[in-house]
Amino acid sequence: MSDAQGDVPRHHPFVLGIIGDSGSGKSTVARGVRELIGAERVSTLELDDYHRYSRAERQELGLTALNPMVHNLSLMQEHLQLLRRGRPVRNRSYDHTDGSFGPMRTLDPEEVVVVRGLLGFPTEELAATYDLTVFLYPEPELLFRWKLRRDTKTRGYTEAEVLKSIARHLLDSKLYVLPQADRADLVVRYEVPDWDAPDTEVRTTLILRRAAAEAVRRDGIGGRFGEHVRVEDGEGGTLTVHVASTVSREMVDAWGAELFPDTYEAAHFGLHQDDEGGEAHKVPLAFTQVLIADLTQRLRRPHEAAIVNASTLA
Ligand SMILES: Nc1ncnc2c1ncn2[C@@H]1O[C@H](COP(=O)(O)OP(=O)(O)OP(=O)(O)O)[C@@H](O)[C@H]1O
Ligand SMILES: O=C(CO)[C@H](O)[C@H](O)COP(=O)(O)O
Repeated sequence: MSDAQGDVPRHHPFVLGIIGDSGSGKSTVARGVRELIGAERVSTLELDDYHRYSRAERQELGLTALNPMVHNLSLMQEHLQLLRRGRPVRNRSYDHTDGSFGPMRTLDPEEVVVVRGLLGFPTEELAATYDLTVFLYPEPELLFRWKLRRDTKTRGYTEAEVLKSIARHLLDSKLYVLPQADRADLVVRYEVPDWDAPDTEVRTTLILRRAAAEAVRRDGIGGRFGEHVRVEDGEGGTLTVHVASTVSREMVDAWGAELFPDTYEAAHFGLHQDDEGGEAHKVPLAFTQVLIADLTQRLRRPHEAAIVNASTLA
């Protein structure tokens, strides 16, 4: 966001990447984070807009949407750097309904820029353009379940079409999407005890690294939720937070309301689609949304102070 002459940025945005495979829950998590921070303080960058080819062209070339060759990564990096400096960017938009491109649009960065997509940090260099990187990582059974549910209930695909698409994407997911987990500051792992176990039995594990691990460690989060949230120190300063499906909704609501008194509306968080295409609630999902929004707020402060110091010294 800049002034009338476009030369003095109003603020130095914090760039948060929420990355993962198609159907991994990026929109679901990002929706909650945006609402907690305050929708008017957040802009969203869709990485699908950096596709080089339309769906039809990709099909003709025999390339999946997960292949780095179909993404204009250098334009994406340039735009991330501009946004981080508070500058607007212009790009065309990808239309999910038919896989074509819409008109050029301008994105003005607000205080927080949420970047959502498949390939946000396929290289170390790209990872360095973010202030916080999150990778959503449902185990294959769950990804399959969630994508099938979403694509048949709300995107108009048949079950056979979704199965075919998943099969076609499997290898590229392994080659290009999943390795990004190793670079993320926070990996959100979702697992089920067995294939038939319902969503209510999903185990959510948050693996934190570097400053993100430090921030959560300082907070002493474990004590607050008793045995339902177990915190474990790992190698190289990592921190693993195990969130049991039994974690109490009242406790998470109280935590959310304490951290975000102006925006936490218990009924709005932890929501996802159920088997029938209706709405269901999951406490670990609300927990994850609150934790990511809180990390964003807390890491933003030193980030802003560092920028102010650098500009004072310059
Ligand atoms: N923690 C969760 N528990 C149960 N279902 C979930 C969870 N997170 C997401 N879902 C469901 O999984 C489906 C896919 O989620 P979502 O649309 O957020 O994924 P996405 O990563 O944004 O997908 P895409 O990149 O393809 O747009 C949705 O139906 C959503 O409600
Ligand atoms: O949802 C997706 C990622 O966010 C899609 O996988 C991707 O953007 C393009 O694929 P499609 O041909 O299905 O539009």
